[in-house]
Amino acid sequence: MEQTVYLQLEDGTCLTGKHFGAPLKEDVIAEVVFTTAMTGYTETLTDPSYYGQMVVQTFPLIGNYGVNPKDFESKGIHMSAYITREWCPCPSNFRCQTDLDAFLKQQNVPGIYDLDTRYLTKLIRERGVMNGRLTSLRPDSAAVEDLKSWAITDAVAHVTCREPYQIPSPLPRHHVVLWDFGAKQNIIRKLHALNCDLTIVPASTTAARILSYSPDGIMLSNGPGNPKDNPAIISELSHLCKSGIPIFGICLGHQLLALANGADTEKLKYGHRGANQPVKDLLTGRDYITSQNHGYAVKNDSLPDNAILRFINLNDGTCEGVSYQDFPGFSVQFHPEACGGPHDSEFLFREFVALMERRA
Ligand SMILES: NC(=O)CC[C@H](N)C(=O)O
Repeated sequence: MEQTVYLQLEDGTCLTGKHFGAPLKEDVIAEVVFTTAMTGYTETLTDPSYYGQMVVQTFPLIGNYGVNPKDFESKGIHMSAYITREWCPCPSNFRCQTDLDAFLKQQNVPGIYDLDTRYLTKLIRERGVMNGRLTSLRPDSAAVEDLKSWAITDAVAHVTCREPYQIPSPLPRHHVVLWDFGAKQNIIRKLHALNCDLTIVPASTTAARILSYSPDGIMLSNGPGNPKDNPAIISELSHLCKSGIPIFGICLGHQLLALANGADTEKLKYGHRGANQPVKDLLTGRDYITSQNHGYAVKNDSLPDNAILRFINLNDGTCEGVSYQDFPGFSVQFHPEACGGPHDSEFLFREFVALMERRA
């Protein structure tokens, strides 16, 4: 019989469920966030932006097509724990290589299932994002105090690459330096498909070092944590904005680019995580359905004079993308690499390539 495990939240709520995945040797404390994506759980699990978080899938049945490493967004799982209503022990798909439980065990990540994920999601929506503790012993109410003071630290340093490396293109037309804050593989795949030679550099790389590669363009990746926790990167980035080299930022990359230009960011009540977030392109009036995973946003009213608010979220009006006037740069809060999720906004990679071609 499955072991009973508990999820204690910062507000004192305690939910009871069953254990799956890796053994719960010690309590796991992390920020509890929900995603509404109905598919793409392998991509979610392996997205480094979830470092320091435990993820609730609002869709109740997870794992029915199994797990295939070709879908990984990074080498493994970076989130602290996984929360589902039900997981599927007998996946059925021609691409399936392993099941969800075995994958979590192999990656040393514990999970909890058979709890009311709808109730949990409603709580987070009403009270805002909270820290939580996954534990095998019924927690006492005093333990809530540690949860309140817990925070994600050094997130980017945990998920960036250790050394620079290159991924050459068979038909190289542009050389892009990808600044890796916890980059998703699909950013690499999309740039590669557009004939970009890639040099991928760690988060600690200086602007001078990036310029020494003589890139045609600089790509700022997604990544975990509070964007303001990266003052050194923000300062280096402000130098790159003066280089005249095209810059494209995604998610954390977008937030860091905005901070480097003097804008401010704020924490959203419960973030946007899912594969059907609507955004409007204010330049063209077109709406797109996008994949998203973020807890912070650039404050619309903090944008400096050199920035134009280009995309907004149609649900809450928050900033989803910015174009810069005094250097060839733009950035989006959503995921145009769209993995998993709709491909509507893939054209933004071509806009980046067009900026590089214009400069060549
Ligand atoms: N996917 C991301 O890059 C997330 C950016 C940032 N960590 C946030 O939560 O807002």
